[in-house]
Amino acid sequence: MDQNELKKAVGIKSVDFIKPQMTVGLGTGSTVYYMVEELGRRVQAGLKIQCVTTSTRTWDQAEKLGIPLKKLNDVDHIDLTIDGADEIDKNFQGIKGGGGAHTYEKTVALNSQRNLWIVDQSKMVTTLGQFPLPLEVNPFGCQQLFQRLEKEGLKPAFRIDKQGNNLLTDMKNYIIDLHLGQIKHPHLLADWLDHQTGIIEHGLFLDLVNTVVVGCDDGPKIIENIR
Ligand SMILES: O=C(CO)[C@H](O)[C@H](O)COP(=O)(O)O
Repeated sequence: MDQNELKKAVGIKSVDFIKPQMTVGLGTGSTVYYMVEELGRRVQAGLKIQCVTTSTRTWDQAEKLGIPLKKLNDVDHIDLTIDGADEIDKNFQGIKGGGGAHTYEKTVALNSQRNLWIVDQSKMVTTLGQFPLPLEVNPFGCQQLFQRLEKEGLKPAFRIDKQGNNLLTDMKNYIIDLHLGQIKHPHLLADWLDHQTGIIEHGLFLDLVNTVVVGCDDGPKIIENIR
């Protein structure tokens, strides 16, 4: 199976975790796309749920499919959030933000009772960091922040759109990607990044995921993170 077929298989499989009357967080990305398409089919067939989304992209897709949507501020809990990921290590720590949506994704994840990630097998790694670590940054003072990151040896690069401009997030911020190669101590790095003024959110998602559905050639595998 190619990567897209693996993404589609886990996207569809993950919808089995959604039960009637749940409030569900919908992530962002090409794997989540397939999950939302399947959820749309089930809602049209009578499944009663409500959802919050983590990006305008997902909101627009879900709205077209007739999935009932709420703003995050208008729900009192989220039962389950289903999202993609860019890397997951053997300790279930992850990198997200390849789609630049990680600030909203982390906000929704932190407010969810359960988090389920859907990934193809290429995302399962021994050590995080091969995938560039995304930072959502405030445009105000971003050059100074960039220099500070460079000085720390974190190999930053602004993420650029097809027109050659700084990519803008849903919140109209910029993304800086850190090309680290490997992240030996994710918690230490997360702690340092959490304390840098100008960084709105980083893409390290630590101690957050409960269940991973991995797309493998012989079918989706469900892995529980027993914490
Ligand atoms: O974090 C994300 C978006 O900010 C995505 O979930 C992550 O990039 C995975 O995307 P895809 O399913 O397209 O591979």
